[in-house]
Amino acid sequence: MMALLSIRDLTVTYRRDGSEVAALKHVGFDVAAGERFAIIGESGSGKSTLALAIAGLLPGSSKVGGSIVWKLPNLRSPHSFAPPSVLPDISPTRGEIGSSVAGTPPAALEIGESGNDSAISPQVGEMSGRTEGGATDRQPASLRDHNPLGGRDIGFVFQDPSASLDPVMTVGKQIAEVAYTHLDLSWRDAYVKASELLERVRLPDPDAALHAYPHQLSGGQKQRVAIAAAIAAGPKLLIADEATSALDTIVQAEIVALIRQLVAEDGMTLLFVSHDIALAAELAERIAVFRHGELVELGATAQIIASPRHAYTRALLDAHLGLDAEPLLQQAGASR
Ligand SMILES: Nc1ncnc2c1ncn2[C@@H]1O[C@H](COP(=O)(O)OP(=O)(O)OP(=O)(O)O)[C@@H](O)[C@H]1O
Ligand code: NI
Repeated sequence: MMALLSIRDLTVTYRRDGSEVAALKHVGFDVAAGERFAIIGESGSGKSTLALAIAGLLPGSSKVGGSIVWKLPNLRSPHSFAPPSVLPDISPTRGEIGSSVAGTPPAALEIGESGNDSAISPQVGEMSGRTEGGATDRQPASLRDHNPLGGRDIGFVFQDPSASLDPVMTVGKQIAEVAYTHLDLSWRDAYVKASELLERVRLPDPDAALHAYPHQLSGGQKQRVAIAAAIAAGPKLLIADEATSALDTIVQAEIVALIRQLVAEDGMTLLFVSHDIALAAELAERIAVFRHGELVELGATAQIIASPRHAYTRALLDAHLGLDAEPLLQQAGASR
């Protein structure tokens, strides 16, 4: 298993109303290049915090310890990423960077055999992109030199596409902008790319969709657009944080199938964040179970489903018993 990234002793603490909330506690695991990896757990277990830490998007008010080490031979930049449609509203300090907000720096900077690992602080900070309000948000000029921007190496899809897409910009432009910014394409070529992407995410009429505004699309279609923007610059890693949770069951299944297909076609690594163990089992080869900020169990999907070692995983599975335990167990058998 060739690791894409290694997380060691990752601890994230938020400060809120003068007190501290430990959102992640001494978390460690590797994500293999090209695998489909799910992060599950109930609300508040730290899933999104982990996803944001990996993407370098934690708010400046958080304190981070431990390390996230990327092991890509030719990573363009560990934190060059972020399609325009996809930045969460993280904090008033977004855009800031540096030791004043970084809290504890990475405890360890590993050097792998290849010698070109890039060890990064999980807090490297802000990228170009759009906030959830839809406004374009740029990194301060002073940071650009040190912290290469991109939409390139990590694509991020959030739960609510309405909040991340710009309501007054055409769908085509939102996708084209990623390609224009990160792939050095002309606008003309970027629009060609956007049109291809709309076809790849199977919007009914890609050419019409190019000129559509988000409000003219359904929830599922908007999420397809957000996915198109997320993969527009050809990221190595696609992070989907509850990307299907707001959709009804049928659309959810379609989007899961789409993500699976795109990840396979582009050879991306997938980090699929979900509170739904059945959905995670459908898509992922390995599942990491989080509870109260701790990694309680990590294993192959079949093992997690068929013989969970931790009582909490058992409880998550039991919540599905009577509903869809049968298909879940069949899946476990099939993916063995
Ligand atoms: N910006 C923040 N400031 C303060 N506390 C936060 C912040 N973001 C998350 N938290 C807290 O950190 C903990 C973990 O939150 P996180 O969003 O990572 O969990 P989650 O597993 O993604 O939950 P959900 O399934 O509801 O999205 C929770 O207690 C949450 O209240
Ligand atoms: Ni979350």
